[in-house]
Amino acid sequence: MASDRDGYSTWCRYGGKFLSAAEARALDDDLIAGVGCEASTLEALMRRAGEQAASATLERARDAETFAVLCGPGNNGGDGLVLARACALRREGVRVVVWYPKGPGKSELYAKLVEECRATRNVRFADEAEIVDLLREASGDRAGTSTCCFIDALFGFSFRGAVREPYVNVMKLLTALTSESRIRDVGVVRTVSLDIPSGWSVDGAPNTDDVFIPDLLISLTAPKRCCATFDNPALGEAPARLRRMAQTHVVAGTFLTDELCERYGLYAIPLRRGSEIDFAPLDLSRRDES
Ligand SMILES: NC(=O)C1=CN([C@@H]2O[C@H](COP(=O)(O)OP(=O)(O)OC[C@H]3O[C@@H](n4cnc5c(N)ncnc54)[C@H](OP(=O)(O)O)[C@@H]3O)[C@@H](O)[C@H]2O)[C@H](O)CC1
Repeated sequence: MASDRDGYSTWCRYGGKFLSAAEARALDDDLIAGVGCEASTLEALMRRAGEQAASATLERARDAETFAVLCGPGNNGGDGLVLARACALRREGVRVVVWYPKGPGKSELYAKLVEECRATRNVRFADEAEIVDLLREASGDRAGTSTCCFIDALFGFSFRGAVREPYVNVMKLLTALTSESRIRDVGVVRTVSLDIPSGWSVDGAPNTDDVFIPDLLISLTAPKRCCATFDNPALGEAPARLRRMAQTHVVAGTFLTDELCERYGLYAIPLRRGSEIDFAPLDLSRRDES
């Protein structure tokens, strides 16, 4: 078995390449500066990321009547706001509930996306108590009437350390919803993470005893290093819910050019600028014969 410079085996389908937080940030900078591609604004990137993640969510969570979109303070939260509006506009009769406990801060772009959500029929803003009720309904601790899919747009590649307030309680309930005892059939999607499952150390391996593992992970542009867990022999056999997430994983975001793929070693990513599809399945647990 060959080993790449990070110590992970290189015989998974992905060629062993997962972006570190620093590489993901550098790639975003290149996309904005126009290095190896035509320059884009952050707003254009975020809108594309959110819209394309919405395509994957709507396709995979077909039975959801409610989408509860949990938005953090950074650009991952911005992606979530774009997704929230896209889900409301694209699926007839759906209810979209958005929680963004820290507000837009100083970001004009974030504030603009909040206003767009506010002006969209079927999108409502919720407080923590309402999100907690939805999470309790989903876990069966409380009677409920609507099938809810939770979108984790709390933290992306700039997450550090342990989850802090005001996200602690919601993260705890979200984690409980995806515990090993509640493992769902592969076709059932009740939890979705944008780019990185929140709470995971971006460059490390998740502590699988007490970690949120979504039913569907939508990596934006390319999977990040924390996803290499499935291909890290040192960690031993991954638990069932982690293997399930590896199988249902998709990549979204048509950002890459051949030049950028070359620069970052992302040869196996099936999406390029101009691709007609918004997202593609990428089974992170599958191993090629070599
Ligand atoms: N090309 C692409 O793939 C695109 C990806 N995009 C998305 O952008 C995110 C990265 O966005 P960034 O703003 O850099 O970071 P985050 O969304 O992760 O947010 C960071 C803020 O989160 C807070 N934070 C960090 N750690 C913690 C913690 N332990 N507990 C609580 N809060 C935490 C912190 O905010 P403060 O207000 O507390 O300072 C951070 O500032 C990427 O993952 C993609 O989703 C873009 O949309 C463009 C295209």
